[in-house]
Amino acid sequence: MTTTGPALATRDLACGIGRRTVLTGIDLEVRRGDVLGLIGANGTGKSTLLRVLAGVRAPSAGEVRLGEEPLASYPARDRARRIAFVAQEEAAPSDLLVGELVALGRLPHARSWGGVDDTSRTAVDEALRLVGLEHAARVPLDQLSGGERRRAVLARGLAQQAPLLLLDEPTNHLDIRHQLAVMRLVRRLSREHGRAVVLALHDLDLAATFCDRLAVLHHGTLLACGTPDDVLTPDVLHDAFGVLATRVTHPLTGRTHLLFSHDERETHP
Ligand SMILES: Nc1ncnc2c1ncn2[C@@H]1O[C@H](COP(=O)(O)OP(=O)(O)OP(=O)(O)O)[C@@H](O)[C@H]1O
Repeated sequence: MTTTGPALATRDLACGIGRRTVLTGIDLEVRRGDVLGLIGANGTGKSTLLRVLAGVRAPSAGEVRLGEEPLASYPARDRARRIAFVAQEEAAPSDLLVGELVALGRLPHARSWGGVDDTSRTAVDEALRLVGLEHAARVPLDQLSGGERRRAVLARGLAQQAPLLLLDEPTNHLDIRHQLAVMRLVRRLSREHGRAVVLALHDLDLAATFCDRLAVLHHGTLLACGTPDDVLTPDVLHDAFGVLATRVTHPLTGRTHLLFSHDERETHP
């Protein structure tokens, strides 16, 4: 991956599932040290886009480039060293221990199918520490709460130590303290470790606070892309979500926050 060009870029990307076109005309790029948030209503294609960016689903048109090369040209193992993808819901055997799950993130780095080396052990311990599960390495996954499980899956992605992180709703199931902790962690990974991060979020306040740029998806197309201030306007939010938004300034921090009310002209509940 080059240090100057985008870490990841798409050009006129489209994706169809069955006979349905789910994404069209997506042009995006994310650079090292950048956090790009994907926002949009349910079913607008955020998860599908992340899956295409991760190489899990093939585009039906256009291209994803990882660094200088087309994503499709990377062998799977090479891609897994460069991209850590944490999906929205991940199934794992319930008797798997948390530490074992997180160690799966080291597979792309393994030289053989033998034991775990010191580098991997350190990466697993560090990832567990970063999500606050350092004491849970030997706990079976089925003994975790939904939020703890989510953090364990995130730790698996962090243990991969890939320069590009793709996270599908990483704050889902988390209490507010852990939501903020995960978002701070994401920002620290981008700022201090130069990771490029693309993540889907439903919480627009978190998106505004922690993302450098936001891409708004609407019916599978890019409705807007830019800084949170540029993108989170009442017009865009109305078009994207069918709600009325008011921007207010936090009395202590001076940051802009959003208040929402339902647009009575919308017909659905
Ligand atoms: N495997 C699939 N088979 C058929 N349709 C699918 C499949 N996966 C996604 N879709 C459809 O593609 C569209 C986009 O789905 P996607 O999950 O990408 O949206 P999303 O923006 O992530 O939604 P949400 O906010 O609800 O998670 C939806 O209409 C969905 O029904």
